[in-house]
Amino acid sequence: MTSIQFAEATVRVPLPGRGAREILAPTTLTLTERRVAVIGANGSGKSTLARLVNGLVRPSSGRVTVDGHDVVREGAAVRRMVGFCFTDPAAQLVMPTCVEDIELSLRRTVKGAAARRERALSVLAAHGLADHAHDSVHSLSGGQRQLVALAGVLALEPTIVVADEPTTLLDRANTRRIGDLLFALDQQLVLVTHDLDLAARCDRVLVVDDARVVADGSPAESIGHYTALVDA
Ligand SMILES: Nc1ncnc2c1ncn2[C@@H]1O[C@H](COP(=O)(O)OP(=O)(O)OP(=O)(O)O)[C@@H](O)[C@H]1O
Repeated sequence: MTSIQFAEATVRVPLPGRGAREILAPTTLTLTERRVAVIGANGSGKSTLARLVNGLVRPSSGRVTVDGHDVVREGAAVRRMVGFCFTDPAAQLVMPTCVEDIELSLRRTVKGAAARRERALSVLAAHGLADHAHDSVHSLSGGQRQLVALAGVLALEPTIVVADEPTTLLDRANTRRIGDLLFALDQQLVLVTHDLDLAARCDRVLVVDDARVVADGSPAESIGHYTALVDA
């Protein structure tokens, strides 16, 4: 697996007229496990941590590297390696139809409109979405929309998939469907989730609380820590 390294990575955001607020305290981590979950309360800093992995958020101090590549200085190389799946597929799906959305994902990797169309259709078919290729993404169910968004990410064959609460908006059946897809991937997975069943299927679980990683261990240890925090 690829090594994702945080070296004293800190994120601060300006507070107008009041200095800055630390939304991620200095964090040092080496993530080499196939599946890493990040759990914690709303607003604790999970997305901030996840977004550092592909440079969507930049460290204010310290460094984050993926396979030795600095997420700031070598952002393009890192984004080729790290696919990012958002909670709300609307953040990613912007084209009139599903097939055009996949084509948009492929714009840099597949040259020529005909080749791109062919590849996009085969990506949709591989995810059971062939019948929806020419539908508007708005006509799909929430689960299907998330599947199209994830298909667009996977079409680029990333080495790592970072998924930020990919099932939060989904019902139980679609949560299972998207969860099963994520856990069937060969890729390394960093999964931000409120679903403790999904977290329990990972190799390592980080608990984020009040802008810092407060527990880091096996699912049993970390989920125990988190539930104790919530119950305290
Ligand atoms: N660009 C920003 N400017 C100001 N504050 C921010 C910014 N990004 C995040 N924050 C704040 O930092 C804190 C952590 O946000 P983050 O999105 O990382 O939390 P989270 O644990 O992912 O929450 P949730 O479970 O609700 O998605 C929140 O209080 C959020 O409002």
